[in-house]
Amino acid sequence: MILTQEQEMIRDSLRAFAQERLAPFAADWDRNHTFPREALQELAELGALGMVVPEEWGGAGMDYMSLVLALEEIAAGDGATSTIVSVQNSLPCGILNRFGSDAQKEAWLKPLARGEKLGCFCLTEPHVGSDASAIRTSAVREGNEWVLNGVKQFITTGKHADMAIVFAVTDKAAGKKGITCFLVPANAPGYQVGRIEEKMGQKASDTTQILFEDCRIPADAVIGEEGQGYKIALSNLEAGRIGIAAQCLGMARAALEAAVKYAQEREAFGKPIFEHQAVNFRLADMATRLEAARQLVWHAASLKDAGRPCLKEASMAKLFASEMAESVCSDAIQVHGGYGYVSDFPVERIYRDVRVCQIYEGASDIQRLVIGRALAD
Ligand SMILES: CC(C)(COP(=O)(O)OP(=O)(O)OC[C@H]1O[C@@H](n2cnc3c(N)ncnc32)[C@H](O)[C@@H]1OP(=O)(O)O)[C@@H](O)C(=O)NCCC(=O)NCCSC(=O)CCS(=O)O
Repeated sequence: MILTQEQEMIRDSLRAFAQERLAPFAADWDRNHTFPREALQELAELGALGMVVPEEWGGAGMDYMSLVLALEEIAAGDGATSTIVSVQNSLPCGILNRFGSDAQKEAWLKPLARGEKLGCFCLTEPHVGSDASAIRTSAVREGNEWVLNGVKQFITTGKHADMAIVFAVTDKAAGKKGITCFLVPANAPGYQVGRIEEKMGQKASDTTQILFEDCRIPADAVIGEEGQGYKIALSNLEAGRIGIAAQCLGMARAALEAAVKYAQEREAFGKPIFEHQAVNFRLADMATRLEAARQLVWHAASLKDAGRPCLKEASMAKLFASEMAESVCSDAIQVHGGYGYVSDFPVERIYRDVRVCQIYEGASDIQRLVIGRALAD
């Protein structure tokens, strides 16, 4: 696939930004659990927080291909920052752009797309992850308000979000068609940030519980139509999964580049280990698997840009890219030997950061389930 001149320019400017403003700080942010607020502000100025949102709603009006190129570059600089950016683009911005009313877009999409506000996506619950239609958070209509009760789990940017897209049961008897999507400002009464998770990686990006205790929001806080929530969630996760796959490319590439550099510098048996065939072949395999994943990601993004169905292709891209990224990062550690296992070199952090990509926004087995179902069509 050949990129347009504009797409190449976006990639190059994000690459320069990420290498200068993210990569040098990533280890420190990881160690200190620092939320990269300043870097996010700078990314917002580049239009990276609402990339596919039309300009009239505060976005950059770009295509999905540009979004995946940007996410690869951001992730090559810092995986945690790329998660915050991917979620903001695909989920809060994506949902409001497609399903929000003009009033909701004016009030929330514009500031989200400009990066003045941050959003989060509340679907998963403590007892419900893959089986998303089994959520228990409820929303009951009382006069001119909805009253929400429940707990949401593993919410990216939960601590810093100004608003949440929340999925709740409004009609239990209706099953999947009894779930509704709501726009909930973080300052709504009864909205509370709960436990902040201690994670293996991506420590600069916060992951929290969000608690709703008689949380009151106005009747017009429904996004789309009542009962349409499950469909809204699944259709947007499709784009989200392409974004996560793009992040995997960036993290794997950063690990591969670090491994090549190390192999060229480190000597054993009288020459750089890069010149030993065992190491060189390992690097060649890593590069090949990375490029194969990139083609899947670009293919899914190009289908999305063409307005064509891409449920299966998005799942294939996420499945393959996330599993490729873990194995490439593991191989990068192997090339570094003992130095790959300590934090003096970036591959130890990148390996921890990339592991969750096989879990969030639909675990690998869910992607297999989606792909497997499509084989019957
Ligand atoms: C496991 C599942 C795939 C099961 O799905 P279902 O069988 O329950 O869903 P369906 O009956 O097939 O679909 C329901 C409804 O939605 C429509 N639909 C589905 N997909 C799409 C789509 N891509 N585009 C448009 N419409 C779609 C479908 O046609 C049906 O409509 P009708 O009823 O026919 O009108 C599913 O539950 C699943 O994907 N589970 C995984 C959930 C998941 O990914 N969770 C992660 C949440 S996000 C997160 O972890 C982190 C967020 S952040 O980082 O903070």
